[in-house]
Amino acid sequence: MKEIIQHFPDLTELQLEQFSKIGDLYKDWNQKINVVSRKDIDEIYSRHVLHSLGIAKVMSFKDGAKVMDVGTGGGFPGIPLAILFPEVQFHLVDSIGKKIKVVDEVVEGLGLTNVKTSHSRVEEINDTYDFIVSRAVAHMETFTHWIKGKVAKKSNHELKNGILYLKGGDLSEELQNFPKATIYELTDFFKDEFFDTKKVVHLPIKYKP
Ligand SMILES: C[S@@+](CC[C@H](N)C(=O)[O-])C[C@H]1O[C@@H](n2cnc3c(N)ncnc32)[C@H](O)[C@@H]1O
Repeated sequence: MKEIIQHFPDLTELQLEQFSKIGDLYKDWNQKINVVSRKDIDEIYSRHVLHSLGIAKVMSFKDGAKVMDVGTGGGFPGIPLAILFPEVQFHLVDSIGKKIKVVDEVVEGLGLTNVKTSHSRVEEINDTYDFIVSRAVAHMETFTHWIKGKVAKKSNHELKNGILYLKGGDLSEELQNFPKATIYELTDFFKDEFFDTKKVVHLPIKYKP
């Protein structure tokens, strides 16, 4: 929590309250339905909340933007980003119903009004977004195939709309067919040694494979 305040000093009272509540909400729900590994639940702020917010260090979503979180699992990175950007509409999608149930409960517990959820494979979603965010779901080739046609070609973010994906390791092979991808390092922002996933890959939609 301390690090969230340090990195995002302009949080409102409501946002501070939501961020401070999120840890207990997940701890409660995780006892009933396991969506975050037992090892990680004690590190929920650094390994999940702060880590998710790394995307905001790369892209500040404008008010009114539409963002889909693909394979959100228990709500990451979507829920922390929805707290940080209350005027942005988030759609959190996962193919596993019990995970979406926890996401719904956490969204309700936090009083978030800018989040909708779908228990669905992303391939079945028929809508367009300014941005698609994700963490730890699929190889970039598979991922871009799944979300084809789902990023709006025009948006108020001009050429920046596209994919923002939290990834780690050596990405040279995975991204060899994506020359327009930019990799942003989160090493200064996110110091937890546990995580290798310290890169945000930004892939603008104008890219043509
Ligand atoms: C390793 S988990 C990551 C969850 C979350 N993004 C996180 O970082 O904590 C991958 C998630 O992607 C979901 N998933 C995999 N393929 C999917 C698809 N085609 N459409 C929607 N969700 C999918 C799985 O159900 C699972 O919850």
